[in-house]
Amino acid sequence: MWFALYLVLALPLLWLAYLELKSLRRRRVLNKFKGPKVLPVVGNAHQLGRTPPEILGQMFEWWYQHDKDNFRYWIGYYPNLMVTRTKYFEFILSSQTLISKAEVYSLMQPWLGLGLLTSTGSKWHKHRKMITPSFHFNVLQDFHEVMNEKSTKFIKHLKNVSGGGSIFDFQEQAHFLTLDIICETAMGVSINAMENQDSELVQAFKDMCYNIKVRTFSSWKRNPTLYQFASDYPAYCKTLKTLQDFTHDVIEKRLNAHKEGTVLASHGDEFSRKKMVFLDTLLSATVDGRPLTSQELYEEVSTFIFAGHDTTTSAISFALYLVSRHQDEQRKLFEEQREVMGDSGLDREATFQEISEMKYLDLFIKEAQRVYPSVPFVGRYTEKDYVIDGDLVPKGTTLHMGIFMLGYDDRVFKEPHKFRPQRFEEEKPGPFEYVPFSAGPRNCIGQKFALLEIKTVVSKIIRHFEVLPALDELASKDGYIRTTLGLPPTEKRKRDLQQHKYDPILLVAMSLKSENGIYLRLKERF
Ligand code: HEM
Repeated sequence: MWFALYLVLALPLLWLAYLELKSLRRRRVLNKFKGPKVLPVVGNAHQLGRTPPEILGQMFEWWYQHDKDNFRYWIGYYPNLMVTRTKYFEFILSSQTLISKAEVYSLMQPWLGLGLLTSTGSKWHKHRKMITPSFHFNVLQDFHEVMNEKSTKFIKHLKNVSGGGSIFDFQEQAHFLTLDIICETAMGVSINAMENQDSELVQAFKDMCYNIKVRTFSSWKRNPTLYQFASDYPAYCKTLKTLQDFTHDVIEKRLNAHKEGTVLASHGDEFSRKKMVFLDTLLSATVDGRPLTSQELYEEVSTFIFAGHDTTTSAISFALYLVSRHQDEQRKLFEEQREVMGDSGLDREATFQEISEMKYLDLFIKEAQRVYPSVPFVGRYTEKDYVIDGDLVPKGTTLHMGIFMLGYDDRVFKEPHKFRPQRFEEEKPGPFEYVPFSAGPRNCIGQKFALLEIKTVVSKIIRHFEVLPALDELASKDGYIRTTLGLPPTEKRKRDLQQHKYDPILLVAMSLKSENGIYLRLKERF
């Protein structure tokens, strides 16, 4: 009896001793890196902050305190290295072997399976090669028609939402638009999210993105076994099933249409487009000389949908936010629209060629991605020891590539809090100093698609509306943004007290979001 009691009491201690011993070498090696003081058992978990915006603020503070260099921190026994040194970016992003993703990506696996974003090793290599032609120039032109068609609808939708100059949450509306674009281009189906905002399917996409955000920041909900006991678990399963059923159903119908040879013909309302969609290229592709299995098709289509709409929602929303706050920039953008489209062509759809002629818009989006990168961090996991820039990085370390910090590094970008698109014309950053779409073999496969979509939507909105801040007094008078990340910590705290309720509160849950929405006003130009 006593023995059993001692054993029960001793087990947790033995377990901790085992973890301590196991991480001894990693601790010794990683202690050579700068970083906050580490406590036994918890590591630095107690310093991280309680809310997602607080965690982001803490990461920037540590970065500032450690000479804007890499720094390490521990979450319990899990070692993390925040990577902000360019040499590290170069090594990691160029590596053909350091391609395994951080543990947080596994939160997406029940939905996305092992698609291009989450897979590794030979599966990733083969699928990457197979999917690359899906973003060929000709295919993009087809996709552009969809982008134009949906953004024309979006303009009408915005006229209703913003009627009478009312203040509204643009981020919420942008999500419906990007969903419509991605479902049509990925699968050839119109889900009409803009009109059916409350439908089960549209709600399921929204809920799944929200679920990923919540679980990213909850140490116990991140664990798949423990999560089964959470009160929101049944709702999560229902959401997951809605998304899985929808995608499987579309794939099956498209597969049958392919077999019958009717897919490229006008065919009822579901497959009414004559254009090739992403799913069509997958259906005619092979891996190891065989067609893709239905699970593989599911994984890649779902990945395309997730990666292709969550990111562009962020990019379009923050771009429009910046347009609203920087009226001088808006004037330059509008002037360019008049030059490229002609005064009488402001309300027509821009061609592929015309979008490529909008040079100032290109600079503007580049600068928007510097200050508000849609994917602020990219996570990798070391499956073995690596020597990077002369430092030993031990096996089992999670690497967070701080794309966000790069944009606020004043050694590369002078006056980083000043929003100045021309800077990209005057001085080009080095190849690993500015990487919003990542770089190297695992870079964003959808980069061209994304830029085309963002430009098509932003160009159309500024031609139809004068974009205004939620309140006139919030317009920037000196070109500086109101975001305080990257400022010296004492100054940041002082400025944070002056934040307005309509200033975005930033958080990162895979992509960059504003916790309190992105509020602005629109005034119709004609
Ligand atoms: C502003 C928009 C976007 C940004 C900033 C962005 C950025 C990124 C970044 C940084 C990565 C690397 C992620 C990592 O290594 O973990 C990535 C990967 C990826 N992106 Fe994007 N992305 C955007 C839009 C898109 C779109 C529209 C699509 C599809 C239509 C897409 C599909 C993908 C896929 C499939 C991967 C995984 C590639 C691989 O691992 O081989 N992205 N993206």
